[in-house]
This record gives sequence, C-alpha cells and structure tokens, in this order.
Amino acid sequence: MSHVPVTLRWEGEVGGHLVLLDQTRLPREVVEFPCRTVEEVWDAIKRLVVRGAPAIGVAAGYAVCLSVKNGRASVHDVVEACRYLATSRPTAVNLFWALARMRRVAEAATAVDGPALAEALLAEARAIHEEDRQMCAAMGRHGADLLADLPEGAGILTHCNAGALATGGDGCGLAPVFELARRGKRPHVWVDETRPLLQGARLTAWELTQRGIDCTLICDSMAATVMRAGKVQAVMVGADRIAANGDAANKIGTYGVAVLAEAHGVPFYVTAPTSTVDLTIPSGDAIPIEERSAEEVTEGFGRRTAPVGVRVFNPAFDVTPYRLIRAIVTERGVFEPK
Ligand SMILES: CSC[C@@H](O)[C@@H](O)C(=O)COP(=O)(O)O
Repeated sequence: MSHVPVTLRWEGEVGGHLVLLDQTRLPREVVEFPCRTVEEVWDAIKRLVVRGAPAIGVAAGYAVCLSVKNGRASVHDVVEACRYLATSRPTAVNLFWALARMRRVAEAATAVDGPALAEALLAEARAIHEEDRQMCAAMGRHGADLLADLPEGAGILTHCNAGALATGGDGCGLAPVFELARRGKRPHVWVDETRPLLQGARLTAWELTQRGIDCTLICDSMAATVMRAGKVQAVMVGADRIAANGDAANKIGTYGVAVLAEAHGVPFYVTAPTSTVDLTIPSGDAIPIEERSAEEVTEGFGRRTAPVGVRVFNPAFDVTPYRLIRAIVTERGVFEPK
C-alpha cells in the first residue's frame, strides 16, 4: 500500500493552526493550505479546499480552536465561531454535528477560565478527528466483509470522492476498496468523473493511482454503458446526510447512478459514519441542498464552455431514495436502510 494523503492536521498545541491539503489544486499540485483564522477555514470549506462530509466536520472542529486568542478561549467567541462556520455549506450534516460538539464543550465550561477552555476545545477537536479515523477503519472492515464474495477483479463503481481526501481518516465510500486491497484482493474501480467540479477525476482517480489500485476513469454519462456491459458488480458511494428513513444525499449525479444500478441489477451501497446520519430529518425531502455558482458549470476551471448569460441550475447534491439502496455501511455494521 503506497501513499495515503494527509487531508488535514493540527500543527502545534493550543494557539497552533490548521493545515489543509488544498484539494482545489489536485491533481496538478500537492500543496498545503495553512489556516490561522476562523474566517480562513470558512473560506476553505466554501471553496472546497477541504471537502467531503466527514473532513468538513473535522476541519470545523479545529476551526473553532482558532477562535482562541492568546491561549485563552471565551464562550462568547466559541458560540460566534460555531454560528459563523455553520453558514459555510448547508448539506453535510457532519459540519453541524461537529460544531454542536464544540459548542457543548464551551457551554459546559462557563465556570472554567480561558486557558482551560482552550485546552478542552483542542482536546474535543482532536477527539472528533480520532473518532473519524476509527470510524473509517471500521467502515472499511464491514464494507470489505460485505464485498468479500465478489470475484477477483470485480468492478466497483464510485461517484465523487469518498476516499481519504473526504475524511479525517482512510475514507468512507472507498474505505472498503482500500481494505479489500489490503486483504490482497484486486478490485477494479470505475471512477465517475463527477461534473461539474470533477471530484472523481481530480481526487478519486488521483488517490487510487497513488495507492496502486486498479481504476478506470469514465465521464458520468458512460456509467450506463459500463453497467450494461456487465463490468460493474457493485456501486459504492459516500453520503453527506442520511435521513431517518434511509434516504441519502450525496454528490449530484448519485441518484442517477442508483437508478442505473437498479435497472442493471447491480447492488448500490452507501458507506458513511453515523455522524452523517440525521435522525431529526424524516426523509430526504427535508435535506437542504446546496446550490452553487453558475460559473462552475459555464466556465469551470477557467474555460468558458457555455454562452454568457445562459440560465444555469447547479445543485451540488441529490437524494437517493432508500428503496434504491441495498445497504448502508456504517462503523457499527451493515444495515438495510428501512
Ligand atoms: C465523504 S464522502 C461523501 C460525500 O461527502 C461526497 O461523496 C461528496 O458528495 C462530497 O461533495 P463535495 O462537494 O466535494 O464536498
């Protein structure tokens, strides 16, 4: 097993800073993006310097630690930082889950002085990060057990990036693939390029190549043909928010892949930690879906590909209904969505 990217890390102790791997620059450049203020992390989340539901949650936890000034934290500053960071992106529930944890630490600590609160916040952010690592490892094991009977060289199709770059650990949707490879199997991953921001092409194909895992990149519109040719034995994706009924929001295009999988008799699996489950939301209809700028569609990566002024609809996520999901893999095991 070769190179595993370090998606994010905290540098130093209290008063330190957050270092992100700048995912907007991949795969051309591997560069870090240091963040020393809450505002810098907000901007990094918004611009997808750090992205992927669990990674956004971990980054937000550390971001709250940046509200500490001169080694002292104030409850007011923490609450303000949480409120502000919650406006960065709306869909991935891990963001709100992590911020709620940080806020609870602050609110429980009203009697504690500034330096002690600063220590407690960093400890909580580190705990969120460590738990994410553990959850990724457990999802990998459960997912690999689920796929263990697939024939050698079986095709697994994935959409967007649900690898190490999307988490604080070793991935969610791709963790079972990494674990299969660790167990000496040779899965073949079909990578949807994932319009419009190409997380599949830029990030998933890069990660798999770095690790020496067999993969083939396809345009999103080619998935049907590849499935019809019998080359896909399972679909594995992550999720940004799973509602109480098992409906799962994930990168735009995932729903289409699930419909195709159903039409071709291919099992469709969602792998996500329980921090992605939102039991306050009864069904996917109530999941807030982020809409992003028209330019991502009309002039992505600096090149105009559509007429100026054309109307654009650019939702970043869609919802796959639970009835299309064969199973949801979490760190606690494998569940039928119902
Ligand atoms: C952690 S993998 C699950 C999702 O977060 C992932 O598939 C996804 O949709 C990420 O979208 P992004 O817009 O790149 O943050």
